[in-house]
Amino acid sequence: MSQATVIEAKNLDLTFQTNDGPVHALKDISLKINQGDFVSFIGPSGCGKTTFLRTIAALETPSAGELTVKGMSAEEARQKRAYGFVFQAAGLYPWRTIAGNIRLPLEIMGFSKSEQNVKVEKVLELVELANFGNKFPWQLSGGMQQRASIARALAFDADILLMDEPFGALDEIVRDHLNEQLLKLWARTNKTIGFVTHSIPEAVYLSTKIVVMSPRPGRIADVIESTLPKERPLDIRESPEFIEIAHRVREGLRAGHSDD
Ligand SMILES: Nc1ncnc2c1ncn2[C@@H]1O[C@H](COP(=O)(O)OP(=O)(O)OP(=O)(O)O)[C@@H](O)[C@H]1O
Repeated sequence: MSQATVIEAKNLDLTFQTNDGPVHALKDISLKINQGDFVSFIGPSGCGKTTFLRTIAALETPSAGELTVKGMSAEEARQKRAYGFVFQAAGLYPWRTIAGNIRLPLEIMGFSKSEQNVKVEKVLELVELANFGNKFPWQLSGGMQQRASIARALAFDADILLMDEPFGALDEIVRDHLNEQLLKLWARTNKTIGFVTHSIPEAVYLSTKIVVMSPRPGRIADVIESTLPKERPLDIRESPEFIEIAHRVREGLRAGHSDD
């Protein structure tokens, strides 16, 4: 079954103008992301992963090339709330409860109180925080706070979830657990996910498609379609298929480096 393309970049280029001169962040990026894909972006620090994600979210404007999100310009897609964005830090307001934080975008969007309640409850359940709505952020662990921020991004039911290194600051055990939960959530909701990471195992474990980027100016060094099944227990990381894909990611990272 062929899936609809939800994000398409064609020959995208982005140069930041700074006081120290131009910074060429993205170069000739062409990529298609389909409905239900889980796409990870991996590459060396400063290669433009965050910039690309922010460009999809219309938080940056490309200098050249084309970008469509659900057939619209990135700006139109932003206005239509086509995606939720999860940042590196949970970014929860300390004076609001967890439910209050998740409710905030819904308040801004003008949902009625009863609609807000239904949506908040639903997403709290999705991220397994059903009993924590009345707690304040400081009463939750780092991993739970990050789950709450995912819930906030899911609350208005956007089809696309953009995640910028959401688990980078967490210890490995918590991160493994959150990776497992995120995969389950993705399977249940059929969202399209764009995910930035520095971790090869995380990228291979989560993704249907891995985009390996070269050092700045960020280009696509390789796009790997995963052969792993959709159902992935954590110990799949010891399977020969997993190790082979991880090896190809590593090769892509190395090849990208040797271009310069
Ligand atoms: N607003 C900006 N103005 C000027 N330069 C910027 C701006 N945002 C990013 N850059 C530069 O663009 C390049 C790409 O940055 P970006 O944050 O996208 O990289 P990254 O791959 O996400 O890095 P990391 O893995 O370290 O988070 C970097 O050299 C960065 O300094």
